[in-house]
Amino acid sequence: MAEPGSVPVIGIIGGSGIYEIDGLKNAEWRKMTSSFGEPSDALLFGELDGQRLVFLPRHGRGHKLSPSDLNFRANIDAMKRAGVTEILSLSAVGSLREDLPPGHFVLVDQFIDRTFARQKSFFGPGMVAHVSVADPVCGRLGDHLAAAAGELSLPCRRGGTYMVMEGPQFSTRAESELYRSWGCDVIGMTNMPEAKLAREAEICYATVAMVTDYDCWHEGHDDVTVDQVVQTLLGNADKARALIKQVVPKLSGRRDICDRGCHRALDAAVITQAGARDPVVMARLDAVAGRVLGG
Ligand SMILES: CSC[C@H]1O[C@H](OP(=O)(O)O)[C@H](O)[C@@H]1O
Ligand SMILES: Nc1ncnc2[nH]cnc12
Repeated sequence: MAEPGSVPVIGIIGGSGIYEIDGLKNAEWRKMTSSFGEPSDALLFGELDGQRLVFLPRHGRGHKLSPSDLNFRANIDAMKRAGVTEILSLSAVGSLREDLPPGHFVLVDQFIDRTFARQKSFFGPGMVAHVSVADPVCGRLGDHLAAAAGELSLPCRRGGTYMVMEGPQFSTRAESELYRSWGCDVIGMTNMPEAKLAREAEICYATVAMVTDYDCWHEGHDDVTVDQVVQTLLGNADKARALIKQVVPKLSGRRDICDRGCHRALDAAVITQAGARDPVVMARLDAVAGRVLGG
């Protein structure tokens, strides 16, 4: 595990259609253990332009895991144990707006979490903590991603709200219209609790949401299907790889902790008093919260 103030180690979580990253130097898949169970797959360690990178295919290679079956806690805990200090999440999403057509990228800055069948916190009985997720995405990573996307002239919008549904079925038309009426911009099934857990683990987190379809609300387009998502993703995945290559040198320069507070998210979060803490629960939190709990 690296101290958060030390040099960056960039974690990339690849979503649907992105199951590996090519062009890494000294690339090696390593199975990681986590005190929260099994991560989705082994982690791919490597270097890009001298920068350490750790890649995890969110659904496992071959796309074996559905969103509700993902062990989000193990994934983030394994990344923390691998020394990751910032996470870039690459995700396929449906569009809830006419002006976000398939092929566009959105650097989302807000989420509405409507998931209900997932473990959402590393903390719990014997060790209670409440972190702020008012700004769930690291604005510093967002700045760098926006700059990189601009340099590549990618169709990319800065800011937007990602509606996180449980799935695995896509939405009904009424649900899709409801989320549109709430002002949501894109919809997917995976970024929560991932973003909340990254915050608890004091890892910067940002999402590149890649639009693959118009969900089912758009009268001029067919209702979303997996075939349609995969077809669009083949194009999006190349753009995503280019974006990663462009942004990595910008992230490599950090020599201090994140100026947006991500690396100190637990400073004012733990409420359980020292004498009331469960030592077994504390032991599980050695990677995620060792900085504030000691040990
Ligand atoms: C294959 S379409 C539905 C699937 O794609 C998205 O996953 P990810 O964010 O990992 O790219 C969506 O959330 C669903 O899990
Ligand atoms: N329309 C959609 N709804 C939920 N998740 C998605 N992932 C890609 N497209 C999606």
